[in-house]
Amino acid sequence: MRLLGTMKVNHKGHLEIGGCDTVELAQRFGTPLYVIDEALFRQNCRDYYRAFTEEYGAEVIYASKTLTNLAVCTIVEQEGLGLDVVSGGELYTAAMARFPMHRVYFHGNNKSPEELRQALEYKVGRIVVDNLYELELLNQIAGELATRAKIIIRLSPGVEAHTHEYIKTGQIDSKFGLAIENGMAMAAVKRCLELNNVELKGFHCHIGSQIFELQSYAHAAEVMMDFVQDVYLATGYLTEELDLGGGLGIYYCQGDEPRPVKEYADIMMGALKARAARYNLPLPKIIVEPGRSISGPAGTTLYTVGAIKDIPGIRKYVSVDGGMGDNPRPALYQAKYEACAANRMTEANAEKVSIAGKCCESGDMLIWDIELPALQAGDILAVASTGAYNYSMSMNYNRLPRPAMVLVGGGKADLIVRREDYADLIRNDVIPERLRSSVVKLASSR
Ligand SMILES: Cc1ncc(COP(=O)(O)O)c(C=O)c1O
Ligand SMILES: N[C@@H](CCCC[NH3+])C(=O)O
Repeated sequence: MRLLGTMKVNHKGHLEIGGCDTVELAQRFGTPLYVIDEALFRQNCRDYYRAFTEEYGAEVIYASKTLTNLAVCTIVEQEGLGLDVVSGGELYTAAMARFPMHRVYFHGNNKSPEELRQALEYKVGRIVVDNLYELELLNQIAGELATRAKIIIRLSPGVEAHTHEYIKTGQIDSKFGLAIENGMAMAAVKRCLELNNVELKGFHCHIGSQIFELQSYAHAAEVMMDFVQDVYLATGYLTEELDLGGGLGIYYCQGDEPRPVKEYADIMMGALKARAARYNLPLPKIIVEPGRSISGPAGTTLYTVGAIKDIPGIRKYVSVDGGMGDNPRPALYQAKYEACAANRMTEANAEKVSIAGKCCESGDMLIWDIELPALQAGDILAVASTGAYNYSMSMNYNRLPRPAMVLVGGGKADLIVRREDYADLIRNDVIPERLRSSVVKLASSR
């Protein structure tokens, strides 16, 4: 497994993150356990801030869908980034963390009237309008609240990114945004300019996630600047802001070659500047929305090994105490991960095994065919690069409680998300009175 951020092997031969022995973390906090490397998370924020904000005056907003909670919002705020939220729940989390609302962008392809009202009442910086229905609804709600919503419109630029089908978003045939190609985007701009309670600030696009091909970004940037020019010629409206989404790929396993943030910034900004110069237009303020490339590499999940089943000549299954409940990505996208035996870091690999989760699903496999030292029940397995889209996509399937999360740095570990317990699992369950009495009746009639 590639050691990321502050990971190292300590004198006991254990994996250490943020100066904390992961075997001790597992004993102290239990497993499964999400471990967040604070220094790496902050470093990733700073790389973006330097490459985009300091270098080009662009705004960086962290995509909170990848990983959010009160502590994470606090760190993002301290690092000077804004926040991308896609639901009332993510917005509420930001508000409870006292995140400055003017730095919040509210996305989503089906925001409810209540969510739009909530966003306007919180006075979020921008609402990213996804479709014509939302535009009319927002105009109406803003009118009722006697305010004017500052919006950017989400466009689909028709750029195909090389990534998994389920995480592509920029193509015409997508549930997100209004296509430039078929005229829907231009129609929306014209409608916006007629409405009294929305103020159009600019446009947004996002081509997909886990992307390594930086030319896709340059291409999307050019398509967006072409649209800025078309809008200017057709309506006289001069775009103030362009939000070009997130999506930079990270290292999960061999073959993944993440590109430096600076290179991404330079290529994208170069393409934007060239197009602006060609059209003799001022460059709009640029916004980017990285998520995975900030939170992903900063997270590691610790598991305890349990049952081991060797099917001679076929496969050795090593089961751990978590799985698709805390990391649904392998089951959903055939995502690949690397792992190591956190308590046997100096031992050589001895066998090829497959890591199984504990859910009642044959597809609940975390890693197929990985070389590891000979594992035994009680060993601690660490799976790397689980910071993004793991906790945020976790679930209680089979009534497994969600794991705890700790923030590690400088030899200290702090709990930032408490482990769910069984009481949490039935907290929302209700037995209607009617059932209570029928239980009694059935019992007494036997
Ligand atoms: C609109 C939007 N912005 C930002 C992101 C964050 O992308 P990533 O986590 O790949 O950087 C996503 C997710 O793909 C998204 O849909
Ligand atoms: N959840 C996806 C990414 C979704 C992108 C959100 N627009 C993943 O884990 O890769």
